[in-house]
This record gives sequence, C-alpha cells and structure tokens, in this order.
Amino acid sequence: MGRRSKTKQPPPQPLQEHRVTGSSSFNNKRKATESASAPAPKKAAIAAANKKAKSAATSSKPTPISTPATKAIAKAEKAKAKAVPSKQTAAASAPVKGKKKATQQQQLDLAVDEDEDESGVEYEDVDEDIELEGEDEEDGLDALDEDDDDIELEEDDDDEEQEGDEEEDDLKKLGLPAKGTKLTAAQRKKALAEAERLELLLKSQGHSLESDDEGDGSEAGEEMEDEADDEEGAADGLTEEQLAFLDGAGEGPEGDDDDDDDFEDDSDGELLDGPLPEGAPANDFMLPTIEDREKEKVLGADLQLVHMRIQEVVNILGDFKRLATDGRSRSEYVEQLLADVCTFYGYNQFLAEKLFNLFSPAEAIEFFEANETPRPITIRANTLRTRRRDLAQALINRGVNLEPIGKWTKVGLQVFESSVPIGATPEYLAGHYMLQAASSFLPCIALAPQPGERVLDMASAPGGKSTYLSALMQNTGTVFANDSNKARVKSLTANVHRLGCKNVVVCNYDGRQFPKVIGGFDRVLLDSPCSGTGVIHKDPSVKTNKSERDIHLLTHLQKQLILCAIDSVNARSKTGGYLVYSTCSVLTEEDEEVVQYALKKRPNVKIVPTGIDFGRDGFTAFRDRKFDPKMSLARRIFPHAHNLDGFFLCKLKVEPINKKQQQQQAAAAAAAADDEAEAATTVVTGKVSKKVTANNDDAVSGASEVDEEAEEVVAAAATAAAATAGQDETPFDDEQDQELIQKSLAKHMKRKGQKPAAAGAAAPAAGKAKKVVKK
Ligand SMILES: C[S@@+](CC[C@H](N)C(=O)[O-])C[C@H]1O[C@@H](n2cnc3c(N)ncnc32)[C@H](O)[C@@H]1O
Repeated sequence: MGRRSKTKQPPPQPLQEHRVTGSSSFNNKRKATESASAPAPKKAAIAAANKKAKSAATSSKPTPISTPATKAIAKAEKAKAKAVPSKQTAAASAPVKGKKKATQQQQLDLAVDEDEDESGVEYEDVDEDIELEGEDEEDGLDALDEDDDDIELEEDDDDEEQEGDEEEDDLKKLGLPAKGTKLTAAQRKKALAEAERLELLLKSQGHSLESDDEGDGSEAGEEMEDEADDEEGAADGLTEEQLAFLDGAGEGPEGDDDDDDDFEDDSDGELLDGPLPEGAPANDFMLPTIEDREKEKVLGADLQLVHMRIQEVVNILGDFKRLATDGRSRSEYVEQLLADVCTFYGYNQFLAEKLFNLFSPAEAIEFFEANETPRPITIRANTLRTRRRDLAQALINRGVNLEPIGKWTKVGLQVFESSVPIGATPEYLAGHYMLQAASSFLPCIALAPQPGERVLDMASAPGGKSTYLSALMQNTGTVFANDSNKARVKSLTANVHRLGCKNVVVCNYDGRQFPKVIGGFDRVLLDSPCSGTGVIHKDPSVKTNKSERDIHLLTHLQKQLILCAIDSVNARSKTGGYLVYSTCSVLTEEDEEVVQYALKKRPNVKIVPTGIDFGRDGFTAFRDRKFDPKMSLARRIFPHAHNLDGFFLCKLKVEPINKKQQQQQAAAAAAAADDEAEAATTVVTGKVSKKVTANNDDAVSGASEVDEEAEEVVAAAATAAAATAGQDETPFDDEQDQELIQKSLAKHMKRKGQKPAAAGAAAPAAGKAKKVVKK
C-alpha cells in the first residue's frame, strides 16, 4: 500500500528558473534546472551526458573520445547486456531502489509542517503521530538520500571504467585510435558512418537502442536526475544535443587547448582537428534532396530515420556555421525540421511553425516531446471539507499512491497510481477533492480573493477554479461562477454542490454580457476559452485541428471577453480591483497580445505581479511585436520546462479612470469598433469551422466536454456575428440616436450600481460597427 510507483513521473514541482527578459528568453538556451524537469528518459540521458561532460572537463586524464560512433557502440554493448543481465547491472541499480525505501507515509510526513489549511482555517492536529514521525524522519531521509548518492556515484565510477574498457576494445576493432587519442576528420567521418551502420544493424535485429538506464528504470532516471541537479560547472544546463556536440567538439577548433601536445600528424597525413578545409562539412549529415523527399512522400516516411534527422538538424542549427553543409541555408534546415516535426509528431504545418517559433530549435523539440507524455495526475484537497493530510491518509488507506505536489501549493497532491478509480472514491463523491491540473491552481492563487469579496469567474465550467476561489474565501462573500455553455454549467453546478461551496452563484451568460448583467466585482477571473496548445497531451486533436482562422476567431473572442472582464471590476474596491487573465495556450496571440490589446483599450489598467515565483516571464517582445515592459510579470508555464500543463497568466490592476483616460478610452473604443465590425463581417460571410475548439484545462473534463465547448465557441462567434449583422436593420444610425442610447444605457447601469463609463464606450463602438457592416 502506498508504495511509490516505479514508473512515476517527476512530480509537477515547478522549477525555479533564472529570470530572462521576454524578448531574449526564446532565443537563449535553458538553464540547468530546467533540463532536470525534462521527461524522465530524456533526463537520464541528459544527466548522463552532463556527467560525462563534467568528468571530461575536470579529469586530468586524456578525455575519452566520445563520438556518435562510440555512443552507438556503448548502446550496442548495453543492448547486449540487456539480453544477458550482468551482476554489475543489478548491483548498480540496487542503491536506486534503496532510495525508494522511503514509504509514502514518510513522504507525506515531510509535508506536514507546511500542510496548514491554505484558507487560514486552523485545524487541530488530529494525527499528531504522523506529524512527529514526519519531523523525526526528515533528517533521516535526507541522510538516506545522501548515502544513496555516494553509493551510486561509486558504482557509477566502476561502470564508467568498465564501459571505458569496452569502448576501447570496440574502437580497436573499428580501426580507430585508442581512448585519449584525437580523432582526425577522416576518422570522425568513419566513426559516424560506423555508428549509423551499427544503429541500423541493431534496429534491424530488433534490439532496442534504449540503454538500461534510460529504459523502464525511471528510478535510475531519477537518480541520474539528482546527480545532474548536483552537477556544477560549465556542463550544467546543456541539452543532450549540445553535450553530444561537446563530447565530439571538445577536440575541435574551439576545444580545450590543454591537449595540444597530443596533436600529431596521423599516419595518413590527414588534417587533424582544426579549421576544416574550405567547403568541407564538419558534419556529414546531408539534407534530403527534393527527390528523396518526393520518394518519402510516396513510400511513406521511416519514422526512425525522421527522428534521427530531427536530431541531426537540431544539432546543426545549434552550431550552424560549423556544422552546416556549405551552400545550404539555415532556412532550408528549418524547413526540413518543420516538415519532420509534422511527420513525426503529427502536427499540421501551421501549428508546428507557430509553436516552433516560441523556442530555440532544440527546445522546440523538447516541447513537442513533452506533449507526447501525460502530465502527472493531480488533485486539489477541498479545504471546505477536509485537510490535505487527512485526505491523503484516507486515500492511502484505499491504495492510492500519492504525495504533495510541491512547496508552492498547500492543497495539491500528485497521484502516482491507484487501485481505485480516483474519480469515484467515497472521498471524491463527498467532495473532499477536485481532480484538477496543477497549473489551474495558479490563476486562483494569483487572484488571491479575500473573504467577504464579490468575485466573478467569467468562464468557469466545470468549476475547478470557482470552487477553489470559494475555498480560498472560506465560503464567505460571493463567487459568481458563469459559463456560456449550458451543458457545461450542469457539471459546474454539480461540482459546486459536491464540494460544499455555499458562496457560489452559478450563471449562464455569454461573458460579453458582463458588466451589463452585473458588475462592480472586487476581483474577476477570466480563464479564457482558448486553443489548448498548452495541453496537447490531453487533447492531441489540437495538433491537427487548429488553423490560422481558428486562432483568429479565438483571439477575437478573447479580446472581447477581457474588455468586459475589466469593465466588470470595481476600480474603487477597497480590498481588490484586480483581474487575472489566463489561458491554457502557449501562443502569444492568445496571451500577451490579448493583454496588450486590453492595455491599449483601457488606459486605467496596469500589469502587476502574480505572486507566483516560478514559470517564465511573459514576452516583452516577440518577433516583430513589442509588448508592455511589465509583460515580464506575466507567467508562462511550459510542459517540458515545468512538468505542468502549458499555461499563461497575467494579473491586472484596474484603477479608477480619470478624465484623460476616459477620452483615450473613447478613442480606443471607436477604433475597436472597426476591428469588431471587420471580424463580424468575416464570420458572417465565411464558414465557421466546426473544429474551433476551446479547451478546458480541468482534468475531469472528457472529450465530450471539449466538443461541447467547441460548439459553444463556434455558436458564440456566430451569435456575435448575427447580433452585429442584426444592427444593420436597426434604425439607430445617426448621432442623435446614439446619444439617446448612451444616455439611457448610462441611466440603466447607474440604477444597477454599475459604471456608466462602460456604456459610454460601448455605444459609439456599436454605432460605428454597424456602419462598417453596412458598407
Ligand atoms: C478554459 S475553460 C474554463 C475552465 C474553468 N475555468 C475551470 O477551471 O474549470 C473555458 C470555458 O469558457 C467557456 N466559454 C466559451 N465562450 C464563452 C463566452 N463567450 N462566455 C463565457 N464562457 C465562455 C467554455 O464553455 C469553457 O467552459
């Protein structure tokens, strides 16, 4: 009971990253900490490579040659070893298992001291034993970890020595110089060719090229991850590709000069490593010709080859000057890479390119890779009904294997495995927890609602965030949980009841009807409908069903919603006056661009810190777009970097509007009318794709909910279009009528206790929109 799964993923413990400015972050190589959060097998490889690079950097012995050829040989050896497990392999894995001796009880205990109810409600310690045990054992566990590390390291050294010997023999067999000797360019070529041949040979014989360390032994992977985390120095934070390159390139023109004495003419009198002769490629990888590509199209691609090509091209793009074939441009390589990404990972060209542009090539591949694996299952303890530690204990008793998510949340638990359906336990039915992606805690934490406040959750179904807001407010004040999708409102209502939220009012409006229906909120959350590009692992159909037009429709809706959300905030709130905008999309169009649009249209709004100290900065510039410098306060969460769903959040403070700002706003509203009319015309005349999906980031939502939401967004877009088109027939065309509308709307809003300014801005906009549509 409660043993940690062997196949567990790294917990969704967001990693601290060194802050980089938005503009530069997508070009920079990621930091060491980040690589530690890569998917487990990859992490193991990176850790191994880090270790190799470190030992190469610190060793006074000649650096062992590590070329792709030797790697392949090592892989071949490991494949052999797999067939006949040696004693040594078994011994090497023992300490890793030892480290897993910590029982789940102990793991939970470690979190006890931080396990006070987040809502501030004090509970008595029912289970003091657990707490004491936890405190006592914390040091013990640390010590155990350290011991294990020592053992592991020693054994690793043995492994390495043995591996080194084996490598040497193999090198001799291949007619390559022994370990410690420099390779000539010709030898390197030969080695590369041999590596490829070996790999293909092994594959053709059905051997897996995965090493034992990288394979099912996620424990080994974890152990290596720990080591990687501990590694210091220049090798830290390098990607697998960079390290592979470093291994080989250490002796290259920019390599370590310490070994200069070793440079001697080889017997063939060929050039030693150094500047390559003009025109000679440093890497003998050749881009496929047009004919090759045509052939591939007809015969179908060999995915293994495509994968290898992806790695080669990424490697070359990482050091283009040195590694690219003369005469081939960077864009040719990028084009090939994008085509291969589409083939290998199954994206359409449009989305592959959009996502690729967010990162360096190497990092883009990490992102695509992360989308192939699920994120950890997480639950949120509902503090209106229980405490996290009690919930954890109850679930452990049922055979659920779990542990706290991380220090940043006091209510999150990660589930590794369960012998019972986690969505149907008595605790679940009794509302003790919500199945919820860890990323989706963040907007609520950022909004930080206070007890007694009036809060609007504008797009709230199925209620993961509304119910969390309710709990944070300790069932006081009011949360208006709105969603435009009737069917989804049903599951929202069910969750509100199940979780015992007594301060929630469920409503079913199009968010754009706020603040007309009701306004003056202390805080508003707009967890916007979006493309779901941050949660592709949950809904892989996103890879193929998003077109440029879909994104355009979504961003249009998002821009409308954010303005309505801002106008629904009471800028004079004594305790609040905040809006949090969030999406589970990583596209700047749906994130920074929407916020930037809001800043332009509402000069009384400014970006403020979210209070979340992990994740990456929002972009302050992206390609040809410049954003508010404070956009760096927004948070971007990435699956490959943080092992959480991809997410964006930005917190805004709405200040009381002054006269000058009012004028600015009116001007902006007039300009916005042009945009709106244009978009509406597009929707009316064009065919709305049924595939415009807006994702729900709650783990409980199934495919059917996503479908419903898609329908809803399409319907909403169509309704908006129809409404705007309908204005065509209305007689309110002249300025006099507009004035009348404005006045009556202002009166109406005043009576409802709302801000007349919003009406003032809306009416001329509508009038102008109507005129454009007429044309
Ligand atoms: C990302 S999901 C919200 C998830 C929710 N916040 C939660 O945590 O459970 C987006 C929601 O927006 C709703 N939606 C789409 N268009 C809307 C609109 N115009 N007004 C209000 N809600 C809308 C969808 O029905 C969907 O439930």
